[in-house]
Amino acid sequence: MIEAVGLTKRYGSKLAVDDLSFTVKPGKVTGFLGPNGAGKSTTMRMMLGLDRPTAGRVLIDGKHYTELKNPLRTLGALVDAKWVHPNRSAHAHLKWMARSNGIPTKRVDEVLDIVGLSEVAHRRAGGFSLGMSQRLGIATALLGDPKILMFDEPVNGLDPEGIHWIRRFMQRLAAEGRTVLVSSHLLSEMAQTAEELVVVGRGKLIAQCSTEEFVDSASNTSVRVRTPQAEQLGEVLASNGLAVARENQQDQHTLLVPDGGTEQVGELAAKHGFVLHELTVQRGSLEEAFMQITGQEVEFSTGQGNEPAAPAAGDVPVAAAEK
Ligand SMILES: Nc1ncnc2c1ncn2[C@@H]1O[C@H](COP(=O)(O)OP(=O)(O)OP(=O)(O)O)[C@@H](O)[C@H]1O
Repeated sequence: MIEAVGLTKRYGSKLAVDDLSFTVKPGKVTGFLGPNGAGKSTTMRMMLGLDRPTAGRVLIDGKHYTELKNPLRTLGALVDAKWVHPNRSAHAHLKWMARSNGIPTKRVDEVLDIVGLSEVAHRRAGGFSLGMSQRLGIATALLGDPKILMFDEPVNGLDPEGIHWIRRFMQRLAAEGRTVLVSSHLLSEMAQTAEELVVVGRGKLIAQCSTEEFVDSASNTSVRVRTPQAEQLGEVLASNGLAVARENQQDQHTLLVPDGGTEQVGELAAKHGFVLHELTVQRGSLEEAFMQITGQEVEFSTGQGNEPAAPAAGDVPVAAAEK
C-alpha cells in the first residue's frame, strides 16, 4: 500500500505538491492522472525518496522509502527507461542492479524471461528499441519481486502491441495482489488499464475513486436509439417528459436521450409498436471527464479553452497545457 498524507513540496515560490493525501491499495491498477505540471513526477520522486517533502509524508507499506531495508524488494519503479549504460547488456545491467541490492543473481534470468527479453539478454542495451528499453526497465523494477510497483509513463512512444503488452502485464501484477500505480497521459489507454484513479491538478487532489465513478460523475451518459420511425418515437419520448436530440443533422434515424434509461425507452417504443435497430447506452469517455474536471486546473492554458479536442478514435494525449 502507498499512503500520502498532507504531502507538500515547494520549490522556491512554486508549490508543486499541495497538501496531497491519497491511498493506493493492492490488487488493482491505480492510474495517476493530472495535466502537465500537476505534480505527478514530483510526487513519485518523493515516494522514491529522491526528493524530500516540504511537509507531510508518503509511506510505502507503512515506512518512508529511506527506512526500507531492501528498497527494491518492497517497491519497484520504472521512472526512466533509458537509464541504462548503453554499452552494457541487459543481463549485465540487471546483474549489477541485483548485486548492489543483495538480490540473488539467478533472479536476473527469471525477470528477463518474464518480460520476454531472454533472447536479447546479451545484446548492448544502447541498441534497444524504446519498447525493449521499457521491458528492461520493467525487468529492473521486478528484480526484487516487490509488492509495490510504480510506473511513470510506461507506454510513452510504444506501438500498439507494446502498449497492449504493458497493459496486460500491469493487470497481471495487480491480480497477483500487488499494488500498482501508473501515470500516463494516454487517457483512453488508462481507461482500459486502471480500475482506480488518483487525479491531481496544480498539486492538489481532485479525485480518488474508481475509473467508472470518475467518468460517470463528469461526462454525459445517454441512450442512443436508432429507428426508421425516429420522428414519431421522438414525439412519444418527449410527451413522456424525456429530452430528445438528434445525434447529427445528417442521420435522420438516430436519437439521443440524455436522461433516459434503455428500459424506459425500449418499453415506450414497444408500447407504440416502433421497430428499433439499436438501443444502447452511450457512456462518456475518460477524456471528456478528465477535461471537464481538470479544465480549470491546468497550469498554463493554450488560450483556446480547455474543452476536449475533437473526439479521437485512439489515445488522446493530454496536451492542454505546456510547461
Ligand atoms: N526541480 C524543480 N524546481 C522548480 N520547479 C519544479 C521542479 N520540479 C518540478 N517543478 C515544478 O513543479 C510543478 C509540478 O511539476 P511535475 O513535473 O511534478 O508535474 P507533472 O504532473 O509530473 O507534469 P508532467 O505531466 O508535465 O510531467 C511544475 O510547475 C514544475 O514546473
